Amino acid sequence: MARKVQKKLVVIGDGGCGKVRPRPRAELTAVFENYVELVAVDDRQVELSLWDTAGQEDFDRLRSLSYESSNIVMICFSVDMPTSLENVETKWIDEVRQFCPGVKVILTACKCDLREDEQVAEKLGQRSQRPTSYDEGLAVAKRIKASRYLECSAKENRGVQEAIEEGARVALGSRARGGGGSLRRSSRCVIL
Ligand SMILES: Nc1nc2c(ncn2[C@@H]2O[C@H](COP(=O)(O)OP(=O)(O)OP(=O)(O)O)[C@@H](O)[C@H]2O)c(=O)[nH]1
Repeated sequence: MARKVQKKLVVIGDGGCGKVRPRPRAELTAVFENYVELVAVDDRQVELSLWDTAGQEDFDRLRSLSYESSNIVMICFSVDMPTSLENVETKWIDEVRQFCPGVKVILTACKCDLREDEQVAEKLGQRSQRPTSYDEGLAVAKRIKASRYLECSAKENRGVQEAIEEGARVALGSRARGGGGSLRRSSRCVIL
């Protein structure tokens, strides 16, 4: 039987962008908590420790503690909150580089079901905005040199398990940091 490998994935992003919901057994209220998911990657077993963090600025100092010994960081944004994608480049990637330089990053678009939501379109339209598109997310992923660009909808249960599996896959190829190419399109997962 394959030996288990332990890896740590930290999930960050703006408050309310949908970071908690992608967790299959999520009923969370704490600043950050973690749980372990056993993920099979090829012939290996990864014990992936997922750390959820709070996106609000009030928790900036506390959140910095969760980066310790992380193998992979997933930055989330929500397609109905264009500023949450802007903040990926103006806040989140800088924080990652500060607290765990060199760690691999996955960019994940959350709440993708809301691209089709009329109320969301109307609300954003009033501010001359529109839901973030796939190409806009992908362009940011390339600029921040993310290892993957993923899209998911926890509401429709689309891409959630894939996000966890890709996290494990990328973590397997990376050493612990903090305290320490080619383009393939397969559904909504792009390897950068
Ligand atoms: N339509 C839709 N709503 C979602 C989805 N995922 C989460 N939500 C809703 O978005 C809101 C915020 O989700 P959370 O997962 O709590 O957001 P968060 O990023 O963890 O927020 P913080 O803990 O404040 O950092 C909740 O009301 C969820 O029900 C989704 O895929 N689609």
